[in-house]
Amino acid sequence: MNSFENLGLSKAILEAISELGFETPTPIQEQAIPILLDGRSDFVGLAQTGTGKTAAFGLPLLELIEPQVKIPQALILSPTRELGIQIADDLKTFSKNILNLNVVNVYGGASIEEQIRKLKRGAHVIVATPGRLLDLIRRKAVNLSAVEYLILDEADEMLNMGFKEDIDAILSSTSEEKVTWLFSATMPAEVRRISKNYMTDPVEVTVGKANTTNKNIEHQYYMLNNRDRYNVLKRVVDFYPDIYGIIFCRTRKETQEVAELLMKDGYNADALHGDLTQVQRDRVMRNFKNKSLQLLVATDVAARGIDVDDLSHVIHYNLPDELEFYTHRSGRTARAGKKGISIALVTPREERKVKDLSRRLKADFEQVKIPVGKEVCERQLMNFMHRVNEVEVEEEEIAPFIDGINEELENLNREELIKRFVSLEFNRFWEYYKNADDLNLKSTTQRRNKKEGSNGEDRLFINIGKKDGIDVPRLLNLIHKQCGVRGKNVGRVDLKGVFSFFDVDNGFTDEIIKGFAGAVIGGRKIRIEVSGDRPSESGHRKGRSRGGERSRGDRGRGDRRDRGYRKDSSKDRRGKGDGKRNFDRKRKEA
Ligand SMILES: Nc1ncnc2c1ncn2[C@@H]1O[C@H](COP(=O)(O)OP(=O)(O)OP(=O)(O)O)[C@@H](O)[C@H]1O
Repeated sequence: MNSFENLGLSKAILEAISELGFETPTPIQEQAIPILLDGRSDFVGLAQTGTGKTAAFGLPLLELIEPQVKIPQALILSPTRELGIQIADDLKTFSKNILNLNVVNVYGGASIEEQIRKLKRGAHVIVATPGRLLDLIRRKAVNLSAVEYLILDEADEMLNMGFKEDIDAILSSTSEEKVTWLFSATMPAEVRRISKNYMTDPVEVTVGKANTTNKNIEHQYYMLNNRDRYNVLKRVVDFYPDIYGIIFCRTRKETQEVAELLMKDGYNADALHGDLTQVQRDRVMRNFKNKSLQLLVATDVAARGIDVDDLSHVIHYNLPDELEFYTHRSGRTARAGKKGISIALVTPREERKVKDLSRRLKADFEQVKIPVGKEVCERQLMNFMHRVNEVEVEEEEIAPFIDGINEELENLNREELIKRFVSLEFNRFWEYYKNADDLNLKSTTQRRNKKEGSNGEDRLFINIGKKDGIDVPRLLNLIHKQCGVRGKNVGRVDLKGVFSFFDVDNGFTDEIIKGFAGAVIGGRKIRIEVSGDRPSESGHRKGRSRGGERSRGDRGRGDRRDRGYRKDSSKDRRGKGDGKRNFDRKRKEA
C-alpha cells in the first residue's frame, strides 16, 4: 500500500494530515494526487461517497498554490453554503502549517461587506457558492483573472439548482489557461456534459465501478402502507435507540412537516432545507455535527456532500426519483471506511424502484420486517441495561445520598430492585407499544386472500345503487372524495338497485362511516353501516350499525390524523423524550 509520503506531498501537509489521523491514502487519493500535483491537465475523479475526494483535490491544490503571490489562484465552486464551509474548513486544516496561505469562503445569506473585507486582505483559494460569487464579481470585489485551478464539487447538483448561467458567467471571468478538476460520486448525464463543456481532454480516474454505492453501506427496506409511513419511521427510530442519522424527504414542505412531527413527539430532531434562514441552517448543522442533535430531517440539496462522522443510519422517508440521489443520500453514512445502514420506507407500488436501484447499483437490498411493539420494547430495555452497565458512577457526588437511598429501598431484595428500576424505563415504552399495530404489510398472497375473504375486511351497506346512476368507479371516487380512502383499499363491490355493498379493509371502516356521516347525495341522506351478512335483493339483512362491537385490532376510532399520526404517538412519549435523553446520556457516558 502506498503512503502519503510517496505521493509527493510536502512535510507541512504531511504533518497536518497525520494529526487528522490520515495514515494511508484512499484509492482515489492515491491515484489522483500525483496527477494533480503535475497541475497541467483537466481532471475528472469518480469515487464512491465518503472516500476522501476533498483531500484528493485539496492536498495537491494546496501544494500548487504560491503563498507569496497574493491573488486568487484557485476557485472551488460548491452548490450549498454548508458544503462550502466544510470544504473551506478542510482546506484550512490541511494547510495549517503553510505560512500565509489564505482560504476565503464566500456564500449567500451572510454579510457581503465582511466577505469583501476578507477578500481584500488577500485570498489564495476562494471557496464559493455561485450566486454570491457572481454578486462579488459584479461589485468588482474579486478578480478571478489569475485563477489557475477551478474545482467543481457536486457539479451536477449546481446544475440541478439552476446555477448553469451563473457558472457560465463566473467562468467567463476566469482565464482560458486554468485547469478544471471535477470530482463526483456519481456520473449522471449532467456530469458528462460538464466535463465536455468545461474541460479539455480531461484525465479520467474512476475508482471502483462508476455509479456504484459505497460497499460499506447495508441497504434495507421496509414495506408499508403509505398511511403508516410516519409511524414506521418512529418505530425504526425507536428500534435503534442510539441512532444518529439523516432522514431524507423529497420536498422542503415534507421535510419541515416530518421534523415538526418528530419534535412534537419528543424526538431530538430538526429540519435542514432551503426555506430556513442561514442562521437557522447554521444552528441546525452545528448541533447535528456536534451530536447534540440526533436526527436531521433534510432535503437532498441541503445535505449533499455533507461529511458528518459516524452517522449510523440514513433513512429515505420517500425514495428519490433519481438513482444518483439515492447514492448521495445513502453515502452520508459509512464514511472513511466505517459501516452504516441505509433504510428505505417503501409501499408495494414503490418496490419496483428498489429492484431497479438494486440492479443498477449492483447492491443487495434486504427487505426487513418492521419491528413489532414487543421487539421495540425489548430493544429499548436492553439498551437501558447496557447504559446501566456502562454508566460512570460519580462516587463522591452520590455518596451523601446513599444512606437515604438504602433506607428507602431496604425492604427490596436484589430481584425486586432490578425489576422496579427496569420498570421505570420499560413501562413507558410498554404503555405506548403494548397495543401497537403490526405495521408489516402482508405478503401479496395474504393481501389477495384478504381481499377475497372476510378476514380483516368489513362489508359495508350504503343506500345508493345503480338506480342513482352509481357504477363501480363512481362509488370508489365517492368514497375517496368523501372519506379520503382510496379505491385500492376497497374490495369487492356489489351494486344493487337502490343500495350497494362493498368490502373494505376494516382499518378504514370508521373513516368511511365518519366520512359519510350527514352526507346528502342526490337529495338523499346517506345511510351507511356495517353489514353482518350477505343481503338479499330485497334489502333484508342482518346488519350491525355504526356502534357495533366489531374487533378492529388496535385501530383507534378517531379521524384519519388520529390514526395516521397521533395514535402511535401518544402524549406519554413526550414525557419520555427517549431519543434525546438516551442520546445525551450516551454522549456524557462516552
Ligand atoms: N486517507 C484518509 N484516511 C482517513 N480518513 C480520511 C482519509 N481521507 C479522507 N478521510 C476522511 O473521510 C471522510 C470523507 O471524506 P470526504 O468528505 O472528502 O468524502 P467524499 O469522497 O468527498 O464524499 P462525498 O462523495 O459523499 O462528498 C472525511 O471525514 C475525511 O476526513
